[in-house]
Amino acid sequence: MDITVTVNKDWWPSPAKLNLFLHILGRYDNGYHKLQSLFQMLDYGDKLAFDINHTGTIAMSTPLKGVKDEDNLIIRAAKLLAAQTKTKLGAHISLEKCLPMGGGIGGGSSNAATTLVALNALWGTRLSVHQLADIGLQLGADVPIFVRGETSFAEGVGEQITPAPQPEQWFLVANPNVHISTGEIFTAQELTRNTPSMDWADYKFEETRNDCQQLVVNRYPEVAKLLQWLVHYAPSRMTGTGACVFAPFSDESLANDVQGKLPSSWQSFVAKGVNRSPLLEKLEKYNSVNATSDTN
Ligand SMILES: C[C@@](CO)(OP(=O)(O)O)[C@H](O)COP(=O)(O)OP(=O)(O)OC[C@H]1O[C@@H](n2ccc(N)nc2=O)[C@H](O)[C@@H]1O
Ligand SMILES: Nc1ncnc2c1ncn2[C@@H]1O[C@H](COP(=O)(O)OP(=O)(O)O)[C@@H](O)[C@H]1O
Repeated sequence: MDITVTVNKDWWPSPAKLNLFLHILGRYDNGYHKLQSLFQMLDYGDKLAFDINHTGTIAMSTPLKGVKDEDNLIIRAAKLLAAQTKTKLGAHISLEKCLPMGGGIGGGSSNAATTLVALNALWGTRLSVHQLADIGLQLGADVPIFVRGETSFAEGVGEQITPAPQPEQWFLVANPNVHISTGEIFTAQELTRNTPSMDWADYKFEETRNDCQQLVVNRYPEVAKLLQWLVHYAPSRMTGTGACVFAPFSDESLANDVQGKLPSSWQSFVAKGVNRSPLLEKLEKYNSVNATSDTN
């Protein structure tokens, strides 16, 4: 019999990211690409809650449409953490999904990272951030950056991370309603793979680009249309390997104004760029409450 012993309806944030730029420098022997990118954390995303049990069962309480539980990065992350730590505890996991899937805003990777960080705290398995990031890398190139939770420059396949605090900005993020697989873009023959390595100190948004954008624009007319619309209002760019596009604004109300004009066929959100992800804030709060109750 599966008895849930701890009911924890606390929501743990699972934020989105934007790649403010994405340069492809080359390709490794294993087929993965050598990148340079700036990962901007947002204050907007999905939410996860964990009901801990003593039977070791790991399952979704809210299955994700179109993704089998065994393929869900949340379940895969929880199982890897359980195997590595040999914990006898399990979890029933609820997901409130609002990030579009396959949008280049990292929803799946972020869900995996939130699962690793939250369960490490709730199970009391005490792995270091470094160990959690290593587990995360087995699930996807972007998971370590979400585990660390800081706006950062990334290189290698995305696992070499240097925190890079950015001035406060607001972003309008719009979804052209197409799903683009990362694998499709990285296997395309015509993808540019020869951008020279850049010194982080020289970073300027307008001197960078997304090397996947031209290819995606050629293959997906909806992305081209959305970019053409948005660029009238602000410098606009695609994130990751697509499909979402974004425009930065110095002020929330400016972003809201442009969002108000966006044709309703395109879904969108306005989010604040943050240097520390809401997941880190939540973990800090959880740890401080627990440290207090430990001493009581
Ligand atoms: C390029 C980025 C930028 O954020 O694109 P988005 O996925 O966000 O759009 C990511 O690093 C993607 O990371 P992630 O989505 O976790 O990729 P993975 O699951 O590790 O890999 C998916 C597929 O993309 C290719 N891949 C991924 C990362 C990389 N540096 N080089 C690659 O060639 C591989 O062929 C792999 O089979
Ligand atoms: N928890 C999850 N959330 C979103 N996608 C997931 C999840 N688990 C597995 N996936 C799979 O990962 C794919 C990429 O999802 P996502 O991370 O949202 O896109 P991207 O990497 O483009 O930002 C999805 O199409 C889906 O098949």
